[in-house]
Amino acid sequence: MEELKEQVCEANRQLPIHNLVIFTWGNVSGIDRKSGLFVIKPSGVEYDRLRPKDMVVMNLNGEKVEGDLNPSSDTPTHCILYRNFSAVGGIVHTHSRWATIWAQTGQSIPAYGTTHGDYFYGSIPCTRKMTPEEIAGAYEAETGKVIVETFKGADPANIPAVLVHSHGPFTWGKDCFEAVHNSVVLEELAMMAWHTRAMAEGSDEAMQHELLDKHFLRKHGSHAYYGQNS
Ligand SMILES: O=C(CO)[C@@H](O)[C@H](O)COP(=O)(O)O
Repeated sequence: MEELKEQVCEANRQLPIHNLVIFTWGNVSGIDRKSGLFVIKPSGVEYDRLRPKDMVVMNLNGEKVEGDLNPSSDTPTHCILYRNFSAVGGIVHTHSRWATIWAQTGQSIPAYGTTHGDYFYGSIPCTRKMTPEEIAGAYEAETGKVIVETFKGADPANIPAVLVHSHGPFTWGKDCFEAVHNSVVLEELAMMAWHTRAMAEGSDEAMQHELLDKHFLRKHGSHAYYGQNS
């Protein structure tokens, strides 16, 4: 657990280095599947002040197991994703600029080219709008549920990112560092896709599926490491 705290602390500190966050607008977590415990950033603490001992340890019932500080307000979302995406080892949430712009429009990011296809096997989906009841209730837990609903029947390994409608992106990976990597890639793709669509005068025509297959499957085809419980 001490090693995981160090890794999660370091992964959180990478968010501002990659220009994915300002102030405290994001959080990273990582899970130890053997114990069923995950480690997450404390709420509201600046990244350059974070120390491994500040990390908060949670169980998959959403209960704090260890830590002096409050866990991130997004903890219920992380918890539901770990419960449903059984091979995910790390999760990132940010309000990175370009991905959040797409999330605020409620639009999925089309697979316009091979840069996208190297990482994501199709459009990066945007969740549906949440109902007033979901928003008024346990919003962060409902956010997790709506992400799981978005991936129903799909393998989250193939598209390790989602846009939450009117909110922002979540990414995941086999560990917290890969989740950060995918967050950096998502942000770059979101910026490229916005400009592609603008230059293509609003067209959302995606790349040829053969090209998508070629680029995604040669990197990920026989190396899938994710699964989904529900
Ligand atoms: O989405 C939100 C708030 O809208 C959060 O992501 C915060 O921006 C970060 O919260 P903490 O992790 O500091 O609780």
